[in-house]
Amino acid sequence: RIRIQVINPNTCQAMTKTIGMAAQAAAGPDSEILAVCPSEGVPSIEGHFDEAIAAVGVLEQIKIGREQGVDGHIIACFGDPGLMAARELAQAPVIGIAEAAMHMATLVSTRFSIVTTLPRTLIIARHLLQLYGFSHHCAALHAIDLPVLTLEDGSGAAQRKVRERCMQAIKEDGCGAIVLGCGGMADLARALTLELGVPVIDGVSAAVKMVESLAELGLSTSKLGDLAYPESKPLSGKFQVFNP
Ligand SMILES: NC(=O)NC1=NC(=O)NC1=O
Repeated sequence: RIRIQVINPNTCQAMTKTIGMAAQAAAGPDSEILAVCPSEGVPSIEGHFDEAIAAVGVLEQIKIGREQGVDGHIIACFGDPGLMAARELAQAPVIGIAEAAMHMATLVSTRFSIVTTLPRTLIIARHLLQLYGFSHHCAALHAIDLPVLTLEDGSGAAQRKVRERCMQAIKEDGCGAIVLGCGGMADLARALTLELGVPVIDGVSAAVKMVESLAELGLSTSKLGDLAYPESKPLSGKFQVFNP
C-alpha cells in the first residue's frame, strides 16, 4: 500500500478537494491519497510573496506526513513552493506539480505551452522552466488573467477561459502539448485532452504516477549532500513546531 500526501499549499478547502479528487482518480489501486492544506497561510498563491508564506505551511505538512510515514509528498501548486526545502525535511520523494507536468510533457511532445492563471505568475513558471532545464521545450506561456480562486467559484468562467487559451495555443504556438499551470485546473486535463486531441497535462496526476514509480523502485530523496536533513538548531517563535 502506497500512501501519498498531496499538499495544496493554499488554504482553500474547495481547491484541496478538487486536487484530492484528481489525485485519487490518477492513483493506482494500491495507493491511498491524503489530501491536505496548511492550517494557516494564504487562500491562493499568486506571486512571490504568497509563495514565501505558503512554503512554511508546506513544510509543516511535510513534517506531519513524514511522522505519518507517507511514501511520497506532492506540492500541488504550480510554483512548486518550498520544493527544495521540503526535500531537505522529507525522507520520502517530494514532487512539485510544475516539474511533474513539464517532465511528462517532454515525453510526449517536442514543445509544450503552459496555460496558467494571472499574468504576474508567468515569471514564476519561466523561472521553473530555467531551473528544471525545460526552457527550450516551452513554446509559449499564457495566462487566463483570472484569479486562482475563480476556478472554484462555480461559474465555469475560468474553465471556459482555460479551454479558450488551450485552443489558441494549439493554433498559434506550434506546441504539441499543453501543461495546465495551476493545481485548481487538475480536473480539466482529461476532458480537454479528449476534446482538443493533444496531450493536456495536469501536474497533480503526473506527480501521483511519478511518486508511485519512485516508491515501487524503492527510490526516495537522497540524504547525501545538499538534501540532507536541515542542520539542527533551536527554532524560535512560530517555527518551534519544526524543532525535533
Ligand atoms: N500559477 C498558479 O496559479 N499557481 C497556483 N496558485 C495556487 O494557489 N495554486 C496554484 O497552483
